[in-house]
Amino acid sequence: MSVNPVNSVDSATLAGTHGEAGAAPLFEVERLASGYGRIPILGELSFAVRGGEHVGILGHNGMGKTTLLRTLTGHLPTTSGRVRFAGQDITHWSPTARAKAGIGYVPQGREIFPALTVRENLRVGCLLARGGEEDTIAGILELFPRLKAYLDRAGGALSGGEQQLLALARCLCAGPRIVLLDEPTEGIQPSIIDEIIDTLKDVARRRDLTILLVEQNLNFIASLSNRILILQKGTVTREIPPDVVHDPALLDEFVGIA
Ligand SMILES: Nc1ncnc2c1ncn2[C@@H]1O[C@H](COP(=O)(O)OP(=O)(O)OP(=O)(O)O)[C@@H](O)[C@H]1O
Repeated sequence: MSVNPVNSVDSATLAGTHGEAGAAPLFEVERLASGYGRIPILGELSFAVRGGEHVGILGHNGMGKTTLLRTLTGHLPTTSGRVRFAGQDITHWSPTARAKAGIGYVPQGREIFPALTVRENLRVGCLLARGGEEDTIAGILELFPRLKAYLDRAGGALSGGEQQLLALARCLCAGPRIVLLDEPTEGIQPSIIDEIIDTLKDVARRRDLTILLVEQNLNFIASLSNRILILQKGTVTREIPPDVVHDPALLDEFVGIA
Protein backbone atom coordinates (compact mmCIF):
# COMPACT_ATOMS: atom_id res chain seq x y z
CA MET A 1 0.00 0.00 0.00
CA SER A 2 1.53 3.35 -0.98
CA VAL A 3 1.44 6.17 1.51
CA ASN A 4 3.31 9.22 0.29
CA PRO A 5 4.92 11.76 2.53
CA VAL A 6 4.29 15.20 1.09
CA ASN A 7 7.35 17.36 1.40
CA SER A 8 7.54 19.42 -1.75
CA VAL A 9 5.41 22.02 -3.48
CA ASP A 10 5.57 20.22 -6.80
CA SER A 11 1.91 20.45 -7.76
CA ALA A 12 2.26 17.85 -10.51
CA THR A 13 3.26 15.34 -7.84
CA LEU A 14 0.44 16.42 -5.55
CA ALA A 15 -2.24 16.48 -8.22
CA GLY A 16 -2.85 12.73 -8.25
CA THR A 17 -4.03 10.59 -11.11
CA HIS A 18 -7.79 11.19 -11.32
CA GLY A 19 -9.51 13.93 -13.26
CA GLU A 20 -8.18 15.47 -16.45
CA ALA A 21 -4.87 13.64 -16.84
CA GLY A 22 -2.17 15.94 -18.14
CA ALA A 23 -4.33 19.05 -17.71
CA ALA A 24 -3.38 21.88 -15.38
CA PRO A 25 -4.88 21.46 -11.90
CA LEU A 26 -8.23 23.17 -11.31
CA PHE A 27 -7.21 24.19 -7.82
CA GLU A 28 -3.61 24.84 -6.80
CA VAL A 29 -2.40 25.81 -3.36
CA GLU A 30 1.26 26.74 -2.92
CA ARG A 31 3.00 27.36 0.40
CA LEU A 32 -0.19 28.76 1.85
CA ALA A 33 -0.09 30.43 5.26
CA SER A 34 -2.95 31.98 7.24
CA GLY A 35 -4.22 32.37 10.76
CA TYR A 36 -6.18 34.53 13.15
CA GLY A 37 -4.64 37.93 13.82
CA ARG A 38 -1.07 37.23 14.85
CA ILE A 39 -1.74 33.55 15.54
CA PRO A 40 -0.40 31.46 12.64
CA ILE A 41 -2.44 28.30 11.95
CA LEU A 42 -1.54 27.19 8.41
CA GLY A 43 1.99 27.27 7.02
CA GLU A 44 3.84 25.95 3.96
CA LEU A 45 0.67 24.14 2.93
CA SER A 46 0.65 22.87 -0.66
CA PHE A 47 -1.57 20.60 -2.73
CA ALA A 48 -3.41 20.56 -6.02
CA VAL A 49 -6.74 19.16 -7.22
CA ARG A 50 -7.54 18.27 -10.82
CA GLY A 51 -10.96 18.83 -12.35
CA GLY A 52 -13.28 15.93 -11.48
CA GLU A 53 -11.22 14.73 -8.52
CA HIS A 54 -12.74 14.12 -5.09
CA VAL A 55 -10.07 14.86 -2.51
CA GLY A 56 -10.54 14.22 1.21
CA ILE A 57 -8.76 16.04 4.03
CA LEU A 58 -8.29 14.21 7.30
CA GLY A 59 -6.77 15.47 10.51
CA HIS A 60 -7.18 15.60 14.28
CA ASN A 61 -9.31 18.28 15.90
CA GLY A 62 -7.70 21.69 15.78
CA MET A 63 -5.18 20.87 13.02
CA GLY A 64 -6.54 23.62 10.77
CA LYS A 65 -9.06 21.91 8.45
CA THR A 66 -11.77 24.55 8.82
CA THR A 67 -9.15 27.30 8.72
CA LEU A 68 -7.93 25.88 5.40
CA LEU A 69 -11.41 25.88 3.83
CA ARG A 70 -12.13 29.40 5.14
CA THR A 71 -8.85 30.61 3.66
CA LEU A 72 -9.59 28.97 0.30
CA THR A 73 -13.03 30.62 0.18
CA GLY A 74 -11.55 34.02 1.06
CA HIS A 75 -13.29 34.32 4.45
CA LEU A 76 -9.85 34.42 6.07
CA PRO A 77 -7.01 36.38 4.45
CA THR A 78 -3.96 34.59 3.11
CA THR A 79 -0.81 35.64 4.98
CA SER A 80 1.57 34.31 2.35
CA GLY A 81 1.63 31.81 -0.48
CA ARG A 82 -0.60 31.49 -3.52
CA VAL A 83 -3.97 30.03 -4.50
CA ARG A 84 -4.86 29.47 -8.16
CA PHE A 85 -8.26 28.42 -9.49
CA ALA A 86 -8.94 27.56 -13.12
CA GLY A 87 -5.67 29.20 -14.14
CA GLN A 88 -6.25 32.48 -12.27
CA ASP A 89 -4.44 33.75 -9.21
CA ILE A 90 -7.28 34.21 -6.68
CA THR A 91 -5.09 34.61 -3.59
CA HIS A 92 -6.54 37.99 -2.66
CA TRP A 93 -10.03 37.69 -4.16
CA SER A 94 -13.10 38.32 -1.99
CA PRO A 95 -15.42 35.44 -1.00
CA THR A 96 -18.06 36.72 -3.45
CA ALA A 97 -15.60 36.89 -6.34
CA ARG A 98 -14.48 33.32 -5.60
CA ALA A 99 -18.08 32.11 -5.38
CA LYS A 100 -18.85 33.77 -8.73
CA ALA A 101 -15.78 32.12 -10.24
CA GLY A 102 -17.17 28.70 -9.29
CA ILE A 103 -15.97 27.91 -5.76
CA GLY A 104 -18.88 26.58 -3.70
CA TYR A 105 -18.73 26.21 0.07
CA VAL A 106 -20.87 24.26 2.52
CA PRO A 107 -19.57 25.33 5.95
CA GLN A 108 -19.35 23.29 9.12
CA GLY A 109 -22.73 23.41 10.86
CA ARG A 110 -24.45 23.91 7.47
CA GLU A 111 -25.57 27.49 8.20
CA ILE A 112 -28.89 27.27 6.42
CA PHE A 113 -31.37 30.03 7.31
CA PRO A 114 -33.61 28.29 9.88
CA ALA A 115 -36.45 30.85 9.75
CA LEU A 116 -36.65 30.79 5.94
CA THR A 117 -38.48 28.06 4.07
CA VAL A 118 -36.60 25.50 2.02
CA ARG A 119 -37.68 27.34 -1.16
CA GLU A 120 -36.43 30.66 0.26
CA ASN A 121 -33.11 29.09 1.22
CA LEU A 122 -32.74 27.87 -2.36
CA ARG A 123 -33.67 31.32 -3.67
CA VAL A 124 -30.78 32.77 -1.65
CA GLY A 125 -28.52 30.23 -3.36
CA CYS A 126 -29.79 31.49 -6.71
CA LEU A 127 -28.46 35.02 -6.12
CA LEU A 128 -25.24 33.99 -7.87
CA ALA A 129 -26.93 31.64 -10.39
CA ARG A 130 -26.38 32.30 -14.09
CA GLY A 131 -29.80 31.04 -15.17
CA GLY A 132 -33.31 32.01 -14.07
CA GLU A 133 -34.36 31.27 -10.51
CA GLU A 134 -37.29 28.96 -11.28
CA ASP A 135 -35.34 26.84 -13.76
CA THR A 136 -32.35 26.67 -11.44
CA ILE A 137 -34.46 25.49 -8.49
CA ALA A 138 -36.34 22.98 -10.67
CA GLY A 139 -33.00 21.54 -11.83
CA ILE A 140 -31.70 21.34 -8.27
CA LEU A 141 -34.84 19.57 -7.03
CA GLU A 142 -34.28 16.85 -9.64
CA LEU A 143 -30.97 16.20 -7.88
CA PHE A 144 -32.49 16.45 -4.38
CA PRO A 145 -35.97 14.88 -4.72
CA ARG A 146 -36.33 14.56 -0.94
CA LEU A 147 -36.51 18.38 -0.66
CA LYS A 148 -39.56 18.61 -2.96
CA ALA A 149 -41.95 17.69 -0.16
CA TYR A 150 -40.49 20.32 2.18
CA LEU A 151 -40.41 23.42 -0.02
CA ASP A 152 -42.75 25.43 2.24
CA ARG A 153 -41.34 24.14 5.52
CA ALA A 154 -38.93 26.23 7.62
CA GLY A 155 -35.34 25.12 7.16
CA GLY A 156 -34.96 24.90 10.93
CA ALA A 157 -37.75 22.30 11.09
CA LEU A 158 -35.77 19.82 8.96
CA SER A 159 -33.65 17.06 10.47
CA GLY A 160 -29.87 17.56 10.56
CA GLY A 161 -29.42 15.31 7.53
CA GLU A 162 -32.14 17.10 5.59
CA GLN A 163 -30.54 20.44 6.49
CA GLN A 164 -27.25 19.12 5.13
CA LEU A 165 -28.97 18.19 1.85
CA LEU A 166 -30.52 21.68 1.76
CA ALA A 167 -27.15 23.34 2.39
CA LEU A 168 -25.63 21.34 -0.45
CA ALA A 169 -28.58 22.06 -2.75
CA ARG A 170 -28.39 25.79 -1.94
CA CYS A 171 -24.67 25.81 -2.72
CA LEU A 172 -25.26 24.05 -6.06
CA CYS A 173 -27.83 26.66 -7.15
CA ALA A 174 -24.86 28.92 -8.01
CA GLY A 175 -23.46 26.28 -10.39
CA PRO A 176 -20.03 25.81 -8.76
CA ARG A 177 -17.20 23.87 -10.43
CA ILE A 178 -15.73 22.81 -7.10
CA VAL A 179 -17.48 22.35 -3.77
CA LEU A 180 -15.64 22.66 -0.45
CA LEU A 181 -17.46 20.62 2.20
CA ASP A 182 -16.70 20.98 5.91
CA GLU A 183 -17.70 17.93 7.98
CA PRO A 184 -21.03 17.19 6.29
CA THR A 185 -21.80 14.27 8.64
CA GLU A 186 -21.29 16.22 11.88
CA GLY A 187 -24.30 15.72 14.17
CA ILE A 188 -26.23 13.70 11.61
CA GLN A 189 -28.18 10.47 12.19
CA PRO A 190 -26.30 7.50 10.69
CA SER A 191 -29.46 6.52 8.76
CA ILE A 192 -29.18 9.50 6.41
CA ILE A 193 -25.39 9.45 5.97
CA ASP A 194 -25.58 6.82 3.21
CA GLU A 195 -28.17 8.93 1.41
CA ILE A 196 -25.85 11.95 1.56
CA ILE A 197 -22.99 9.86 0.13
CA ASP A 198 -25.22 8.58 -2.71
CA THR A 199 -26.56 12.07 -3.41
CA LEU A 200 -23.07 13.57 -3.50
CA LYS A 201 -21.81 10.87 -5.87
CA ASP A 202 -24.83 11.31 -8.14
CA VAL A 203 -24.59 15.10 -8.14
CA ALA A 204 -20.82 15.04 -8.74
CA ARG A 205 -21.32 12.76 -11.74
CA ARG A 206 -24.25 14.69 -13.23
CA ARG A 207 -22.75 18.16 -12.63
CA ASP A 208 -19.11 17.21 -13.29
CA LEU A 209 -18.20 18.49 -9.82
CA THR A 210 -14.81 18.57 -8.20
CA ILE A 211 -14.96 18.03 -4.43
CA LEU A 212 -12.67 18.99 -1.56
CA LEU A 213 -14.01 17.29 1.55
CA VAL A 214 -13.04 17.79 5.20
CA GLU A 215 -14.51 14.90 7.17
CA GLN A 216 -13.85 12.91 10.36
CA ASN A 217 -16.22 10.04 9.48
CA LEU A 218 -13.78 7.52 8.03
CA ASN A 219 -16.36 5.53 6.03
CA PHE A 220 -17.75 8.71 4.53
CA ILE A 221 -14.36 10.09 3.49
CA ALA A 222 -13.25 6.74 2.08
CA SER A 223 -16.50 6.32 0.11
CA LEU A 224 -16.21 9.70 -1.58
CA SER A 225 -12.51 10.39 -2.01
CA ASN A 226 -10.12 9.39 -4.79
CA ARG A 227 -7.31 10.21 -2.40
CA ILE A 228 -6.92 11.69 1.07
CA LEU A 229 -4.56 14.39 2.29
CA ILE A 230 -3.45 14.31 5.91
CA LEU A 231 -3.36 17.68 7.66
CA GLN A 232 -1.13 17.92 10.71
CA LYS A 233 -0.22 21.10 12.55
CA GLY A 234 -1.41 23.35 9.77
CA THR A 235 0.27 21.64 6.84
CA VAL A 236 -0.33 18.72 4.47
CA THR A 237 2.09 16.01 5.57
CA ARG A 238 0.95 12.96 3.63
CA GLU A 239 -1.31 11.64 0.95
CA ILE A 240 -2.97 8.23 1.40
CA PRO A 241 -5.28 6.08 -0.72
CA PRO A 242 -8.83 5.89 0.68
CA ASP A 243 -8.66 2.21 1.65
CA VAL A 244 -6.00 2.96 4.31
CA VAL A 245 -8.76 4.32 6.54
CA HIS A 246 -10.31 0.85 6.80
CA ASP A 247 -7.17 -0.51 8.47
CA PRO A 248 -6.82 1.11 11.92
CA ALA A 249 -3.31 -0.24 12.47
CA LEU A 250 -2.09 1.13 9.15
CA LEU A 251 -3.86 4.42 9.66
CA ASP A 252 -2.30 4.78 13.09
CA GLU A 253 1.13 3.77 11.84
CA PHE A 254 1.18 6.13 8.90
CA VAL A 255 -0.83 9.11 10.03
CA GLY A 256 -1.45 8.70 13.78
CA ILE A 257 -5.17 9.19 13.36
CA ALA A 258 -6.82 5.85 14.19
N1 LIG B 1 -11.56 32.63 15.37
C1 LIG B 1 -10.44 32.08 15.87
N2 LIG B 1 -9.54 32.83 16.55
C2 LIG B 1 -8.40 32.28 17.03
N3 LIG B 1 -8.07 30.97 16.88
C3 LIG B 1 -8.92 30.19 16.21
C4 LIG B 1 -10.16 30.69 15.68
N4 LIG B 1 -10.80 29.67 15.06
C5 LIG B 1 -10.02 28.58 15.21
N5 LIG B 1 -8.90 28.89 15.90
C6 LIG B 1 -7.81 27.98 16.26
O1 LIG B 1 -7.20 27.53 15.05
C7 LIG B 1 -6.79 26.17 15.17
C8 LIG B 1 -7.37 25.38 14.00
O2 LIG B 1 -8.80 25.39 14.11
P1 LIG B 1 -9.71 24.73 13.00
O3 LIG B 1 -11.13 24.99 13.37
O4 LIG B 1 -9.25 25.17 11.66
O5 LIG B 1 -9.33 23.20 13.17
P2 LIG B 1 -10.05 21.91 12.62
O6 LIG B 1 -8.97 21.00 12.16
O7 LIG B 1 -11.11 22.29 11.65
O8 LIG B 1 -10.71 21.34 13.96
P3 LIG B 1 -12.09 20.55 14.19
O9 LIG B 1 -11.88 19.18 13.63
O10 LIG B 1 -12.22 20.56 15.69
O11 LIG B 1 -13.19 21.32 13.50
C9 LIG B 1 -7.27 25.69 16.52
O12 LIG B 1 -6.18 25.75 17.41
C10 LIG B 1 -8.33 26.71 16.92
O13 LIG B 1 -8.39 26.88 18.32
